[in-house]
Amino acid sequence: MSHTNNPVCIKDLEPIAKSVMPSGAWGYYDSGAHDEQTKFDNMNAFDNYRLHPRMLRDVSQINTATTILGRTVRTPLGIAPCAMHKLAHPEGEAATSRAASKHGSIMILSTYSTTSLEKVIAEGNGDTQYWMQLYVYQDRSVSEKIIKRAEKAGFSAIVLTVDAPVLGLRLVDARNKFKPPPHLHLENFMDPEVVNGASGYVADQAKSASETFGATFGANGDQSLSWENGISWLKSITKLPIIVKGILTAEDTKLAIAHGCAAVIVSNHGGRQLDGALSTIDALPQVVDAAGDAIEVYMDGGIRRGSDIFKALALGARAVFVARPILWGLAYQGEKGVHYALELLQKELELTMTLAGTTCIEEIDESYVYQPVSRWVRYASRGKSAAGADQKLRLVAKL
Ligand SMILES: Cc1cc2nc3c(=O)[nH]c(=O)nc-3n(C[C@H](O)[C@H](O)[C@H](O)COP(=O)(O)O)c2cc1C
Ligand SMILES: CC(C)CC(=O)C(=O)O
Repeated sequence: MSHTNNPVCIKDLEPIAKSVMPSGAWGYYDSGAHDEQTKFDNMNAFDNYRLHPRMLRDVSQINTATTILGRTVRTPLGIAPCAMHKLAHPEGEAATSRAASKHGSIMILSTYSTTSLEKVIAEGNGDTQYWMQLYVYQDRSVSEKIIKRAEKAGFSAIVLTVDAPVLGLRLVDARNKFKPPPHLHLENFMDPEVVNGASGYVADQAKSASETFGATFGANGDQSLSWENGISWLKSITKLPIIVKGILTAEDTKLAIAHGCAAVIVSNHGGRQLDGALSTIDALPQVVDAAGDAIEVYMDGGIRRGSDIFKALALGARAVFVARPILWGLAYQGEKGVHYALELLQKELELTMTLAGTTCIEEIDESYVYQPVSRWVRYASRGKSAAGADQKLRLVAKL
């Protein structure tokens, strides 16, 4: 049944966005890599965790405020970095920024925004935290200039994306031969300093997003980036906290701690990079265990309901970020639509907290999540994922 005239949940926004966007741009937003196993796993894996609610608690007041990197935020729900918001709406990231600010959500801005980082932050109300997402180029002066501009403009953290040394294979984009339309520009690469400097290959005021997109992500990305040569370099040029985005394992979490990162984001890039990588809600517990009290852990991927947020918090995430739902809201009604998408998720989080018997974020812990063993036994008996079921059963045996 279609609900497109009256969207009442995030999933209702998806077909609306699809119907108003050109098919190439829609394909770019929607697609995961290859067979999209990971994209769908991100969403479906939430269903393997059920809730374990408590009753007769005073739930007359619900408070979702928390602290992230030492600063208070209204909600642990933020906006993940997404390239090219103007594919969804002419006001692009400026509209998203106003909605984030109105809602009290942290916004992570993509390097590949179609609005300059200075304009995006200027649209905020001064209280909102903006974090700058970064890709590192072979000519590191290009990345360094973006960091310096972000510092000057008031961004309060650098989010280094580490799961995209090259772009994943998105079959939909390949079939569509997708290119951003010529009227869009990747405005962070239109810095005259960058154009005139040694890195002329990256930026050119005259170049459209479609040309810059290929040039920056093709030959010029730094595939030699490593823990050793990347994080220490970043720390030498900025005092901003460094958050590593794209972590899925305990091993890499420990490396992030050893290299002095402030936080990690458990992410598989919305299933757009390594298809077959595990879902983020399944990866979260091992990262949380490895992080201990040393660094904060956030997650993104597949969050479509308030109860998904609740489950992620219960499994140890300090905050969650959403990407596609924001783009759907933007396509639907610009700033108003993004705000609506955030409010839908926020209200559902508050509803889940109320019905689960939790009044504040600190109360939400593992005890509120229930993993029915019978599901894993069923997997095993179907012979579909015996290894996964075995692993999970071993975990249960340990409890
Ligand atoms: C259209 C699109 C563009 C994206 N662009 C970026 C980007 O520029 N940088 C980045 O680190 N992640 C990017 N991501 C990944 C998101 O930040 C995030 O990890 C992921 O999409 C979250 O999953 P969700 O879409 O299911 O909420 C992009 C995702 C989408 C859907
Ligand atoms: C420009 C792209 C590299 C943005 C991105 O990260 C994505 O499309 O997933």
